[in-house]
Amino acid sequence: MSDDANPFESLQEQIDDAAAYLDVAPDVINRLKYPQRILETNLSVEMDDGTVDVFQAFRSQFNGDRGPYKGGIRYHPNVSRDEVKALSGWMVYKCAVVDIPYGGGKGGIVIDPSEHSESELERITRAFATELRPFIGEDRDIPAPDVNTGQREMNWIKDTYETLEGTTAPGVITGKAPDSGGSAGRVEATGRSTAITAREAFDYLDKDIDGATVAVQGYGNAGWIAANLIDELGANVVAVSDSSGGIYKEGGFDPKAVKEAKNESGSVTSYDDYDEELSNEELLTLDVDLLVPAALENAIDGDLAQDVQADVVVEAANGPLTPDADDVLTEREVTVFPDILANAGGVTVSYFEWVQNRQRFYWTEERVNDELERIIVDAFENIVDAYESKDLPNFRTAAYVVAIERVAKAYQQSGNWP
Ligand SMILES: NC(=O)C1=CN([C@@H]2O[C@H](COP(=O)(O)OP(=O)(O)OC[C@H]3O[C@@H](n4cnc5c(N)ncnc54)[C@H](OP(=O)(O)O)[C@@H]3O)[C@@H](O)[C@H]2O)C=CC1
Ligand SMILES: O=C(O)CCC(=O)C(=O)O
Repeated sequence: MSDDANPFESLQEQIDDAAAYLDVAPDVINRLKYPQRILETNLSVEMDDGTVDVFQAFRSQFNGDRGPYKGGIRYHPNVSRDEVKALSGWMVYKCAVVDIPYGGGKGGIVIDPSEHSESELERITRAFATELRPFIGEDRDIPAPDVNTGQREMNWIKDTYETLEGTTAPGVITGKAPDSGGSAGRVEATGRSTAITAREAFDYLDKDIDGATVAVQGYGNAGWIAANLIDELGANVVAVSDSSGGIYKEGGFDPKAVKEAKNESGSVTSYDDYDEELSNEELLTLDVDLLVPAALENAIDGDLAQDVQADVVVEAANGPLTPDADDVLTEREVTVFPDILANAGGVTVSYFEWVQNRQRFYWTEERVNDELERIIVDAFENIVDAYESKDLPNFRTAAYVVAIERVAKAYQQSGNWP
């Protein structure tokens, strides 16, 4: 894994690549490359042993032209100001690609959650929610889960916000547990849109997903659900990994059995029915029909991209390919379907959750999945149309062309056109 590329610079390069094909004023493009504001805070929190630790935390509000800022909160030791800026920018274009009425935001705490007890994590999360309170709100900025956060943290943030505000406001955050105002289908949504994108991609490329071999890097919320739903499409998940390494089985894994083993012991590598152990680099360069990076940014850089043998890459993670890797894979005719489409199911069902919270009227899982299917298939078709009609180099640029046009139009209509 390369850590050389600065994700914020990668985002700006992706915007510039698309701008070359757009009739949008350079001043507007320039505006769309920078966050509108960033909260940086240091959380002083009492640990279980009575000492006080300090945790750096961020929330970036990148662009609100199309609606409230929207995006997850990540807990990871490598969280940084530039990473959060990039992730918040990717949210802007993701929400525009699926045409939901949000801008983009993202937050994070520099922390290794595995080093903390649940009660420490609760105090840290509530301290962050207290700092976030003036910046977030149902119509202002709506956080959600990301790496190492989930329903538990979202419930704590909702409770802290509502307590401080003295009201109920379930739509201030999404990804909550269903009993606390969460939506059916939100846990599965990111993996579901990844699987829908893979299915549409194979169909578009005249390839058969039934029997296709698949490698999945990362076996958390996005990765394991994607693996499971792609397996349900008839594909053969032959390799999976997490931060401890990977495993390969020629005949294919049962994704649920691997997940059960990981739940029990912490890693996919504890699953005992495999042919070979693999490093993450080996997994990313396997000769498979479909590669699904579902871990972190910069998993594949320009050098590693030379060795990628997959025919199709569908990005469940945000930013898993550096711009150099993109160039190499475009040149080598490996087809990449980008993060801002493939993992957009998460924020789309977050949008459904927010709509349900505002209406106090809850949908069935079937309705959630049907609406998600429609939105992702429409977005896929819009991107393919742009790719073909404008003769674009790849589907990432096509996705940004579609998205930037929409954000620029909202800005223009707000009356601020330069
Ligand atoms: N959750 C969501 O709704 C959405 C998530 N995403 C993106 O999907 C990606 C994954 O997020 P999510 O699944 O939620 O996070 P999780 O925390 O649930 O899972 C992350 C997974 O990545 C693995 N991982 C971490 N570092 C590495 C590494 N160096 N090599 C291999 N695997 C690694 C983790 O391993 P281990 O289990 O060992 O820690 C874990 O299995 C991120 O890019 C995120 O931004 C995008 C849209 C929505
Ligand atoms: O559900 C959301 O609002 C955002 C999820 C997210 O952080 C992402 O799509 O990267």
